[in-house]
Amino acid sequence: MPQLAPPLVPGSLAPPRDEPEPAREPASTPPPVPDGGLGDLDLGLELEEIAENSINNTVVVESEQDSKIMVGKEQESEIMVGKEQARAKVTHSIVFVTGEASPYAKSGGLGDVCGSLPVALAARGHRVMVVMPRYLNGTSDKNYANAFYTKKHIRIPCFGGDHEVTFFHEYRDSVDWVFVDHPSYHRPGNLYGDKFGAYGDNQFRYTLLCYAACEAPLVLELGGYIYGQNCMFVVNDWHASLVPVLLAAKYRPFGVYKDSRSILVIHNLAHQGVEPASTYPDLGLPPEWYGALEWVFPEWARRHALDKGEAVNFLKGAVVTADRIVTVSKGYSWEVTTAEGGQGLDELLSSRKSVLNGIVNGIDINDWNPATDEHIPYHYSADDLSGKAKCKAALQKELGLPIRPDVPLIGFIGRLDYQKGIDLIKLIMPNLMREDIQFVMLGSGDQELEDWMRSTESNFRDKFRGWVGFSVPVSHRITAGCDILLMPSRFEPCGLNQLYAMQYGTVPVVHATGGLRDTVENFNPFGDNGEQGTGWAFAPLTTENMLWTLRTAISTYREHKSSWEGLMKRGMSKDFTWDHAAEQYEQIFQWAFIDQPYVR
Ligand SMILES: Nc1ncnc2c1ncn2[C@@H]1O[C@H](COP(=O)(O)OP(=O)(O)O[C@H]2O[C@H](CO)[C@@H](O)[C@H](O)[C@H]2O)[C@@H](O)[C@H]1O
Repeated sequence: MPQLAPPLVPGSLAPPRDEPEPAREPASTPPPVPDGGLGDLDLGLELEEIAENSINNTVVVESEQDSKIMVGKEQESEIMVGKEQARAKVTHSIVFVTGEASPYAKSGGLGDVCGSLPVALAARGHRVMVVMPRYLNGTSDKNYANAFYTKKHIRIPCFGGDHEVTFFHEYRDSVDWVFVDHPSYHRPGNLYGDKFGAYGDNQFRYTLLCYAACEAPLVLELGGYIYGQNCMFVVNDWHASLVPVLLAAKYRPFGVYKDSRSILVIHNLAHQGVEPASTYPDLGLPPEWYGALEWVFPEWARRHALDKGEAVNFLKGAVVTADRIVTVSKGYSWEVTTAEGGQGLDELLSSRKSVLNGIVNGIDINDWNPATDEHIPYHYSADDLSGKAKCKAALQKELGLPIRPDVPLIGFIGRLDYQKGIDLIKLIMPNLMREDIQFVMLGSGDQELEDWMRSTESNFRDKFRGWVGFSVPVSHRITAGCDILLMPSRFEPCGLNQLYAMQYGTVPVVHATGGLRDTVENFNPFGDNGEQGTGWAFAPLTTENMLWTLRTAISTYREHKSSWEGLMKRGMSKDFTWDHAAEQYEQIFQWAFIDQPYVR
């Protein structure tokens, strides 16, 4: 085994520097304190003592204080929905670790969730930090404009050297947004790759993120207080998966983070962060921890006869060492334990069933609300749908399609990826184009599918539009302007677009899998209390089935106007806000703290 990095002395990655202390930022989250506030604490205590006392022990927070829910952000964007803001009974110091969070950086649903769940938890009284890279690519740099340079530097012993990273910080929506800065996060292209594919150094980039995330609660005084050692780490997907391994291998043996817990949130099992076994020494982990990350490809997946299939797998490391595991829907929490849905990790995940739960994602109704959405030209609600018809006409105009209120407008939004079943849409398109419909697709990814979208558009100029690219405003306008949203995903851990669609009175037609099955209720014209359902969820996933279901939806749209309005309104009245999901996460936190942390 090659020379490994020396053991890390936890909390000491920050080199002593002769720099002046960083200027304090104007505001930040204080640690959770009893209702009496800081005034009740003995101010004679040392700073760290105060932090320890108030962070380590969970604190009961009174509920029912606020008379209105502040669903959101800055004062001007607050929406008072007339409900009381629910508060957690027990609060924690929570550290989210993620490869992306909206609005700073987003490539898909992970960004949405990590941009809004922390805010929802903070609103319930928790002290919440989100640690993610500070991506600078020349175009989205302005997203980080309000982040302060903290002047905190740490050196991370991995990949054959000591790599210096620094931290930036912004306090927004009662959350401490912490950005890890390193030159490897500054490059053109998207977050994880460019037109040539995934970046070759992603393992290095996210190893840095994980080390930095473990140090941040110990070294960053945010608003004057560190988070301390008793945190709830919420690690998202493979990018953050080294965190529970580091806690177990490099911190707990030194008595640090003994009272912290970690939860792995699986948004997508398809990406696991797998690299050759020879990279293990680069990670700076003790040799005896190799087994936690060890991964052997089945024979059929090996490249040649001499290939032993030996690899390291970040996500697997977290499945083994995290204290609890959450998937983003209940349906998916079962699917990941099956050979069909487990992407090779099914047996391992089955062995951890006792700590595996599913929680359906929520949506950020500050961003996704047809009554207030800044990206759509007209606003509307379930009580007055007239704005939706106007949004449809505006979208048709924007796309250069004939402006026809009577024609069903079908939409698709998503990454052009095998997961999303776009190849199946491609197969049914010739048949679909025989119908009197319009179809708009927004997506980027697979080059071949992008080309197919362009050529379909040129073949069906008055019926089809393919918008190749990533545009959040356009995704809102499509969600508002379409009548039907199609999601034939092969697998879908949760899916957010069907939730957005329902919120906007756009009826989803989805493959009944994972979170899609959990959230879209099949239309039933003969339910006990009259018509029921919010869309169509079909299975199995075949082109015939998809086409048949779409035709059923189209004829319902054309011939049963009142049923259609019922479908729209039932979808719009569903409560998909984060508060419900946040409460379920709190239950998981509670269970995690009841159990002992992972130790070997
Ligand atoms: N071209 C484009 N332009 C603008 N916006 C675009 C876009 N392509 C996609 N988006 C946006 O990206 C998000 C996609 O979210 P999804 O949950 O549907 O899928 P994703 O597979 O990325 O997420 C994974 O993580 C999430 C979060 O847990 C799970 O819901 C999901 O099942 C899992 O696969 C939506 O906000 C969508 O509007």
